[in-house]
Amino acid sequence: MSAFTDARAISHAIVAAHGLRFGAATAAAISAGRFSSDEPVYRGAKQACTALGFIAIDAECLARAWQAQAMRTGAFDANQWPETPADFGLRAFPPTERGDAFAPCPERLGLYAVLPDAQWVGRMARAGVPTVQLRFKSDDAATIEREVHAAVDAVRGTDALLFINDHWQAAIAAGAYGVHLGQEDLDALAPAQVQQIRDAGLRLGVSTHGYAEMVRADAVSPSYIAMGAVYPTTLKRMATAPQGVARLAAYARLLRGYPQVGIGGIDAMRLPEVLATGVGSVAVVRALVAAEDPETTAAQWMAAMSAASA
Ligand SMILES: Cc1ncc(COP(=O)(O)OP(=O)(O)O)c(N)n1
Ligand SMILES: Cc1nc(C(=O)O)sc1CCOP(=O)(O)O
Ligand SMILES: [Mg+2]
Repeated sequence: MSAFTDARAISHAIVAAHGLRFGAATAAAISAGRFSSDEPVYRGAKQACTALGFIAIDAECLARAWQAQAMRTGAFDANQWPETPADFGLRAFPPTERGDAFAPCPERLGLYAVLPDAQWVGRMARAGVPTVQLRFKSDDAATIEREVHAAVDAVRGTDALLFINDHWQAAIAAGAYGVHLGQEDLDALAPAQVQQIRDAGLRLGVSTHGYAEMVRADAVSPSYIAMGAVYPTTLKRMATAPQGVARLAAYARLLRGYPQVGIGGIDAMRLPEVLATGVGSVAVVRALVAAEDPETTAAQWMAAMSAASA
């Protein structure tokens, strides 16, 4: 570590080692914003991660992990991208061992169809898709309740695991398999409401869009963590830039042991490189809903995923 007391040299070494896969910004002077510590490894890593295109909260999270890794190993190694949960302040995985864990789900959720209504949920469940989600956007409580119940009814008699997006109270009332919540959804809940979902025995999936959100998600010990958007998507407006497959692979290594889901802009051409990252599940909307023959497309994707995990 003695050779690495110079933050500038540390920053250059990290960018040289990882610029190719993450894509280094070319601007000579990129501001890393505020520094929360004077440690050279932390400062150099924050500068480097900013130059590698990570948003401020993720550059901060990564820089602290680089610093923790150097302290833990007694050396700074620019080639060793942080991927040890403890360096990010995370508890050991899988979360099922923890007292606050949500009910577990399979580590490999396989093809995960995110669908706009109960009719689509039933259709994809009957096509053999192993994991389905009702992503029904409405502000009307009675309409939501009806659609959630219809989705639960629609998967009956199939093996599909049904997650309900957003509408956690209706999901509990209808006896769904699980709930999927985004970061803002989670922020809007009081701890007692999160506990209500846990106590009801429903599984919880949480959306993440980078390292800081992964740390936030892990704090509630969810059943799975979704990572996106891997590629650009036209389905909804995203607050963050697409992550790309190199970052997805780094996230998957950090979260190994967690059921992981990749989402956002995944199509048949991109499927192999997404599967190569090791994520056990690929979630899609348009690839199925906009397909000419959704049943055949689902069968092809399921076969490709089985072959990749064999
Ligand atoms: C599997 C999966 N991953 C991510 C999302 C996105 O959820 P969220 O951030 O809550 O955004 P909306 O879907 O509610 O717009 C998801 N639905 N499913
Ligand atoms: C609903 C959703 N959530 C995302 C996230 O990154 O959190 S990406 C996404 C859209 C996925 O749709 P498609 O497969 O059609 O791109
Ligand atoms: Mg949501």
